[in-house]
Amino acid sequence: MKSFALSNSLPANPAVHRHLRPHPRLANLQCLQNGRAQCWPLINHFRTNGVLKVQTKGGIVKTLASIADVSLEQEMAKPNLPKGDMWSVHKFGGTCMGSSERIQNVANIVLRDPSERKLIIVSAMSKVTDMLYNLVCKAKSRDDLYMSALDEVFDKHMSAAKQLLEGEDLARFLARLHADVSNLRTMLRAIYIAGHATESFSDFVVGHGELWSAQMLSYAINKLGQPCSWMDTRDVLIVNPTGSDQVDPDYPKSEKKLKEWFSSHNPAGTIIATGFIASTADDVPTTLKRDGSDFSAAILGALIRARQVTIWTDVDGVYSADPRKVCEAVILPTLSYQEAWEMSYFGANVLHPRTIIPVMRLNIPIVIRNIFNLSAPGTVICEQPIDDTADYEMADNNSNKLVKAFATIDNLALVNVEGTGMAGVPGTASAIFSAVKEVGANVIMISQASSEHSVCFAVPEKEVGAVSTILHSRFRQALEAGRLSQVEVINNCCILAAVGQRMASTPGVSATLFDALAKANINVRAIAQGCSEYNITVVLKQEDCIRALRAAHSRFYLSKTTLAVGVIGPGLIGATLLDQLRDQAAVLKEELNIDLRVMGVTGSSKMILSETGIDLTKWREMIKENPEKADLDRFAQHLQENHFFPNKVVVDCTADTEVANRYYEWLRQGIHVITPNKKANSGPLDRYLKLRALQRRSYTHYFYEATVGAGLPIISTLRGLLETGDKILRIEGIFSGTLSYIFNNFEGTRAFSEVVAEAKEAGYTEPDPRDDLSGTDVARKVIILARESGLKLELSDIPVQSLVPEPLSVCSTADEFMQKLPSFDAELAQERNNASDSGEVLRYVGVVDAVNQKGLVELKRYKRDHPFAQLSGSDNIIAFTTSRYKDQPLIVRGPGAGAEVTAGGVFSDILRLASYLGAPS
Ligand SMILES: NC(=O)C1=CN([C@@H]2O[C@H](COP(=O)(O)OP(=O)(O)OC[C@H]3O[C@@H](n4cnc5c(N)ncnc54)[C@H](O)[C@@H]3O)[C@@H](O)[C@H]2O)C=CC1
Ligand SMILES: N[C@@H](CC=O)C(=O)O
Ligand code: NA
Repeated sequence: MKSFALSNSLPANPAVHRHLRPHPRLANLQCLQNGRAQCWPLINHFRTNGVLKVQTKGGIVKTLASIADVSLEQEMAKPNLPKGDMWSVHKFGGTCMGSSERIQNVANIVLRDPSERKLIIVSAMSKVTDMLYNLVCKAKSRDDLYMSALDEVFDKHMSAAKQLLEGEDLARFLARLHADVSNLRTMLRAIYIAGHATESFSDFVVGHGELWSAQMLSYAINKLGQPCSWMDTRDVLIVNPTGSDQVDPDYPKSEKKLKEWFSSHNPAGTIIATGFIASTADDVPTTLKRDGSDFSAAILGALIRARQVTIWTDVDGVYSADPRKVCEAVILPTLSYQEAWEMSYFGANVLHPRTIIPVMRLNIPIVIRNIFNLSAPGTVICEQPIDDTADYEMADNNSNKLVKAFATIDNLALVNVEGTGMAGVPGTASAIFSAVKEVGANVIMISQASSEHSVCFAVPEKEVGAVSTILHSRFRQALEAGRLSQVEVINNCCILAAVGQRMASTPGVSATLFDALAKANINVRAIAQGCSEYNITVVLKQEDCIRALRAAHSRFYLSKTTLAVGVIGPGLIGATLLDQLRDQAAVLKEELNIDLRVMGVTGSSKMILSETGIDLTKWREMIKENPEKADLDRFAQHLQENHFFPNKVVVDCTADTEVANRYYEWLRQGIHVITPNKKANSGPLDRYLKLRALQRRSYTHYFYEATVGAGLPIISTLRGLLETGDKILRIEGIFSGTLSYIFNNFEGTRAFSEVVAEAKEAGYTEPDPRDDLSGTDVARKVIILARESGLKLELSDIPVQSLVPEPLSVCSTADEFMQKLPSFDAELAQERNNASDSGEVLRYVGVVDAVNQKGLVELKRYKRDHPFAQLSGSDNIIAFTTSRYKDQPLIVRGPGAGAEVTAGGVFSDILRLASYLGAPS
């Protein structure tokens, strides 16, 4: 049997060690350079003149000249460890050791590690530690059932051993198990009689789980042909209790004990050590308390100067956010010790901070890996460069994000102590927090503005009652005298924290975070950031928690910019839009990182809703075959309540005033609105002004490009002129696709009514074509542009020349109107002929006269060579005469109606919104 003794001076870290983990796109090179552990993502490596260079995603080449012989190869799905002198440490928790099959699996994993020296730390089989604590409790409370409970513990280990081991090994293990259980029975009997157990009695009992699991694993590995010894860490690890149910390792004493153990035991190259248990300086058995086995692994890893410590668990690594709350959360390939520290505070599945300290001091990387998914490379926790700009430039994967991860803490309350008497009075903060300490409340975050008029802090909601009571009593005098104005409690709060070492000294990170929260309409109650800058903490309302987490997570590109879309009015434009969204969704996701999900479609009688997004290849059948009754309140509530999608937009594709009247409320609730419906912007002026004012002061967007000229850039052109300081003098044009089509095609060969029917058929008209022929639709567009230009006009201020024959204005339906229209063809034919006789054409135009603050809509004659006479199809033409475009107007021309172009205009507003919300543009 080959054995190793620790030399008198424990080996120092070698100049180089490496760990090259496979990754779908990148691998990470980790090594010690100039005494610091470094971690680089790389896509390539090559050698020139013996100098190793690594190439990163951004094309940057880094020379690792000071690195000795580093050979790189990529191996999938198996720990990639070098042969050599270095110890590799693994820790397997209770779940990994849950049954004989699992212990066998652990043995196989240990065997696959090619390191010559391996130290394996194990927990007890799952649930055993609890069973043992329970024994002590039962014995203490003189419950006779402790005996049968002990039998259960015995049976569990005996049956696992019988399945796992055989022959002499099995006999030896069972003999030890019998002896231990018999000792435990005697000890528990003593506890039963005394009705009391000291802490060391209890620690002695509960430590047996590890003793048994370590021995079983050791025998199992021996059985596989690898020489293996086991270590009772109570012989080696010496710890001193601290005040708060924790222990501090005594490194010098432990190191001495470890050396003695090596010389007396002469162990094999693989050693299985018990996690969790240790001894006090007086040789009394004790435990390392919570997360004890991880701590054991870290302490032992540090004592033997391990190459790496691998913690095996049941998750693929550390996620960028709780994957139950953020489905796009990703596994982080690397974390710095400090980041891991921050994350673990927030309950992420990371190591307890104290577990990190022993290895952190020696720059020993910790790898978190999933025992149930060996193909997952896991998360490496190691020291990483903080402000190495070259590394920053090559940052193209999540490992180098400014913000690595997000975490939340639920069910908190904020306490706000406020008053003018606090400013400049030393000792106020001390008095507040002494009182809080007295009631044993845990302060989770503190914030005080430099005006010193208030101190606010967060505590668990269940502790806030006691805190409030003691503060009121402690500060009664100050409150009565008015030096303090209040001690306020704000319940229902939560914390969202952004964690990332690269946030430090990088401007704009907090701005991006707060921008994402503002855009998701989330109010921030309090903020804290320490000067280490590893963590920005914001306090929010509990109900906003998941939405905020999602918004922040996607804003930092950890996931797509998600937008929940609700489409109202799946008529011509609405249906065309849904088809365009269907066809473009994959490209948007792939190329622009935008994830559009249609969460609901509603018509006037039926609607369909989805929690995760409607399959847009099937929406027509779904709304036909399996609809719910349309209900706009429920529809909006469905969008609003879906916390998985922080950003929501209603797309109104109706021509309905009732729907338009709801925009204000939706915007107020943080739901963005996009529409081709002209009713809101051409409705009553006061309502319009209120809507625009709300939109301007909130972070919620209201886009309506398609209301004028369909997909043509009319509103955006006008905005661009106004925002850059140009002055609008006049806007004149053919604003109606329908009327443009009609007069472009009404050339004496066909009846007027026939051409109107064609325009309707082509999808140019309003749902009721009388809205076009009456000039109302054009008047609405004139009003929209006039108001956009700053004119305060009502629709009734615009004189309109109607083309609807007076007797037909009373028709009850659009169909009746279309049927009766032919009997009035003669009137317009006459007018057309008169114009034609004088070399002119008829054109239906709208005018915004900004100089005289008025507008008008009329049928006018134009010479055949006038630009307005040159149009075809449903072309709109809009001429902007401005201070800058005075001699020659700026002209926008093109198809101004029709399903594809209008839906395209609406779609483009949706993408504009996504880009405002943070998608790349
Ligand atoms: N057709 C075009 O070329 C252009 C149209 N627009 C505007 O687009 C909007 C839609 O036009 P189209 O699709 O042509 O009309 P459409 O009549 O084909 O579609 C409107 C849809 O809205 C539904 N609807 C009506 N009231 C509703 C309510 N309260 N709740 C839910 N659904 C309701 C209708 O059932 C219908 O399915 C109109 O506001 C129109 O002015 C704007 C620019 C160009
Ligand atoms: N019916 C309208 C459609 C666009 O608003 C038109 O004909 O222009
Ligand atoms: Na437009």
